[in-house]
Amino acid sequence: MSDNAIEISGLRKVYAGNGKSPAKTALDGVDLDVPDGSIFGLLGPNGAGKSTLINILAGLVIKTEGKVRIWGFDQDVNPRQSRAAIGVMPQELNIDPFFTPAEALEVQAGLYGVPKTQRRTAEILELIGLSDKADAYARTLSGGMRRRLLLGKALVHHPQVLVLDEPTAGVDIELRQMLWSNVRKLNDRGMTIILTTHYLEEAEEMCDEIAIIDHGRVVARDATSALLGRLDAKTLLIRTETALTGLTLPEGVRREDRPGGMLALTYPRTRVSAGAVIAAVQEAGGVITDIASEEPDLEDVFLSLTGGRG
Ligand SMILES: Nc1ncnc2c1ncn2[C@@H]1O[C@H](COP(=O)(O)OP(=O)(O)OP(=O)(O)O)[C@@H](O)[C@H]1O
Repeated sequence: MSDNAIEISGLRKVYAGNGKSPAKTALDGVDLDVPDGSIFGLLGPNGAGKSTLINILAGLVIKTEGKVRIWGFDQDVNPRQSRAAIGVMPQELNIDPFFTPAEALEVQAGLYGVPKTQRRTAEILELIGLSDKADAYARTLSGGMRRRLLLGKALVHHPQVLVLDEPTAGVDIELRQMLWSNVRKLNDRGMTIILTTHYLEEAEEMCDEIAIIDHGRVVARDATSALLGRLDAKTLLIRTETALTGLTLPEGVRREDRPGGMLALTYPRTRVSAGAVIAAVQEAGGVITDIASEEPDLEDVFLSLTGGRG
């Protein structure tokens, strides 16, 4: 296998139209590699094509065109192996209400043909924090517990790649932290993780690499830090002893007076140095009492690439 857990090339998906609605191109030529062992973020505005992409990986939606390799297995040539290499935690909380968590995991393992001796039901229940609910009916589980059970179900066949579709949408902070610590644990053990999220902060914190999808195309794909580094703007927040009046700034620097007497000076870091900005303040007689800097965040990148939709 190459160093990529997933390799996608020329992927297109056109949903057929019907009498009322025309055909819809959801993916329009996607090329994407996901490095083995990474936590990879898939971001994009609503309707960008993320779910379609994930569902194709999961074998739930049939692609129109293109190649998909999962863990080295071509989906068209080795459909069984490529499906066995991936586990998906879906968005919807659809869980059979009549199974207990232990039964649900056993049934799922059976569906994937995992022999009884290789099942790790107790270990998975422990990981997702449901050991004490192993024999409770699913309909008695809280929303958070159901979500954890969905994560458990995605793991029964020991996949090399785990896909999480909006795993923390609408969940409370405690559950979110638990999910993320599980994800980190699994990643530490070598599992490749792909996640979609609407929480840019979360993507920034969790993901090594990120692809941004818009209108069915990949509009950016890079290491998270490189993606953030693409934005040229940087801001210095400066407080001076007295308000500055005659401040002459280097070309390209924008001044904004923030509440509380803070001066925000935004400059293009490839053309202007922080030193030059500070020097301008001092030349205007400003005695600096406090200084901080503001980096662009993923939201800025996202907005600049997708034009603010979503
Ligand atoms: N079964 C379907 N039939 C027809 N069109 C569909 C179908 N599923 C999705 N689409 C359309 O394909 C496009 C991509 O949808 P998709 O659900 O993949 O986007 P998404 O990025 O996951 O959005 P969201 O974040 O809202 O889930 C949308 O325009 C959507 O309306």
